[in-house]
Amino acid sequence: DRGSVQNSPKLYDVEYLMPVSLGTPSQQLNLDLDTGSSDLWVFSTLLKESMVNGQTLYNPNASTTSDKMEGYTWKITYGDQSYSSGDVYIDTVTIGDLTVSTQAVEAAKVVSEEFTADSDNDGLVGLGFGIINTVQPYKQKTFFEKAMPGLDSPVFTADLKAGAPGRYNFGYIDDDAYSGNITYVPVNSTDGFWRWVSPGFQVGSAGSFNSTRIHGIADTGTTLLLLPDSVCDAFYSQIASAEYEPSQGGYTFECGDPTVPDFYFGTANGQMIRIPGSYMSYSKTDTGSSRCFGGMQSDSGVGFTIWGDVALKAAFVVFDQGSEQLGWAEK
Ligand SMILES: C[C@H](Cc1ccc(C(C)(C)C)cc1)[C@H](NN)c1nnnn1Cc1ccc2c(c1)OCO2
Repeated sequence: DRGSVQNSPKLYDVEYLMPVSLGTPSQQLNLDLDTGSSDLWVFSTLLKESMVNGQTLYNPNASTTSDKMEGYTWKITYGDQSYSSGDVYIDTVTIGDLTVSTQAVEAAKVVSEEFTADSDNDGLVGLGFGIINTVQPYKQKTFFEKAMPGLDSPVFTADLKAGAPGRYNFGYIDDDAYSGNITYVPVNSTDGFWRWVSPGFQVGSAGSFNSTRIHGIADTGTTLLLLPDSVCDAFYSQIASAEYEPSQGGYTFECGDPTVPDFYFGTANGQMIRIPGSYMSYSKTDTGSSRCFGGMQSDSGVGFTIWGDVALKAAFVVFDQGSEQLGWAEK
């Protein structure tokens, strides 16, 4: 079996949403595939109206195939301190023609203001490893873990694009979606993330390669590229107008600055993935401002590096849960 679904970026590529069908008859919601968490949760009719602001709500009572998991609850807090919680139902879930008939669907009863404010986002599909699923008393498998046994191959791929729709594929690798070879690196899933080690980085096509091992996670659910301070300093020191602005919470530079270099990160066997300098102008700091917030920021608040969308959209990425590897290719 296999599946394929289009993902669509929101403004500034802040997140990528995909259509997901839940229940019978099917209810379609737009969800955020997040390889950095492992709960599939949705806005639902269980929420107080004050917490809903345009989102599409999953109504378990309108689904003939939903079964409430009595006594089961979930509660998740994300690294940015946003949170959500609620009850758990078993129901059928389809993503890109791939159906899991008995998926744990976590129906929100409470969401934090950040989720309420994001009216396009109807919830998250966590495709990290199931050991960090938050359902109590017994954690639940992710959509991919439930689908995996029936797939042609135990992989899913992420093809995120800058300012354009891309695709998530399940169960197969589309050889037309990338160029060159896919280079695989080992993943350590102990803490539930797609955690891997980059051998180093290079700033600019003429720069030297810095052999410094960078431990981090591949996270489709994080917008930016969060790297060690030493790497950020090496990058932003090459941009004439760049400075660290505590009031903005990070590095900024003049939006049109022509000196913004490309950034390369190593994967394995000498392969490097090139992130175009244009991806590093994340967004204008304030309306009317000429300064842009950098797409690369420090990981000091997180404790480990996060290869978020700014990095992932420069590559074709294979999440191989069968052999616990990440595959990287240019495109
Ligand atoms: C932030 C997203 C999860 C999310 C996505 C979207 C949203 C909104 C819709 C409301 C916009 C909120 C939350 C990320 N997903 N793996 C995540 N989930 N848990 N940690 N991270 C990454 C991290 C992001 C920012 C940090 C951080 C760690 O530590 C300190 O600052």
